[in-house]
Amino acid sequence: MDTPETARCRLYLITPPSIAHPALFADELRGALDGGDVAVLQLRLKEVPDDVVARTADVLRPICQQRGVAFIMNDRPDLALKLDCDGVHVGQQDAPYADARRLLGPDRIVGVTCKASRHLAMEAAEAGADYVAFGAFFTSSTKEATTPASPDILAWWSEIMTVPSVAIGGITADNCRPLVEAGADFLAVANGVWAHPDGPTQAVRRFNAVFDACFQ
Ligand SMILES: Cc1ncc(COP(=O)(O)OP(=O)(O)O)c(N)n1
Ligand SMILES: Cc1nc(C(=O)O)sc1CCOP(=O)(O)O
Ligand SMILES: [Mg+2]
Repeated sequence: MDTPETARCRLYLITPPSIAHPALFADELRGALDGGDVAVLQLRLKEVPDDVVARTADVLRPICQQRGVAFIMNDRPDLALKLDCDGVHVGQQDAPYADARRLLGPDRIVGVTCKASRHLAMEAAEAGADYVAFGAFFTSSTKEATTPASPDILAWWSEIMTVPSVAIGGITADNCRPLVEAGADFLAVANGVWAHPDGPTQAVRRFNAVFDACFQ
């Protein structure tokens, strides 16, 4: 997840909160990846038994890995290891960063939620996190309880740090430009891709058109 200072912003997809039929969602995912550059897919299934997460991961992980898209588990470093994911995302209520790193070793990705906190982000980066996630930048229909964040934190971070930033929360192809211009390295998006009125392929295409416009 290393990104030079002037790197083009990239998409970090988050799965919908529930996936009833992994094989059907796999088609949606293939469609999204057909739309253009995607760096990451995070499997985020809350309140779901481990065996369901495992079955879903076993369908989605190969699709991602065959296309060079990192497959990241949400919340659970133990499952990330067991299911051979490329990494894990941990929040402030999840396993501490140090525990996740100890379990996953130096080569897998560990990302950390920092909400709108410069302090949490500095702590995570100094501890060795592969990226820090800031948000929520907009109202999210995926997650109710969020902390409002302003693009200023992305600009501040990109000025002083090289650890990549991920912006999250209610992001769409229509509202994302200020985050890209502020220096976000990745945009994490769920609803803005899976529920796009023209479908996931078009959504990914439109995000990438904004990234191209900002980085030429
Ligand atoms: C890339 C990214 N950023 C932030 C989050 C939120 O993590 P967390 O605060 O642990 O909330 P839940 O996702 O567990 O509801 C994330 N998942 N991914
Ligand atoms: C998982 C998550 N975490 C957030 C935070 O602010 O930490 S917002 C969020 C939901 C992201 O989905 P959508 O793109 O549909 O808003
Ligand atoms: Mg979490």
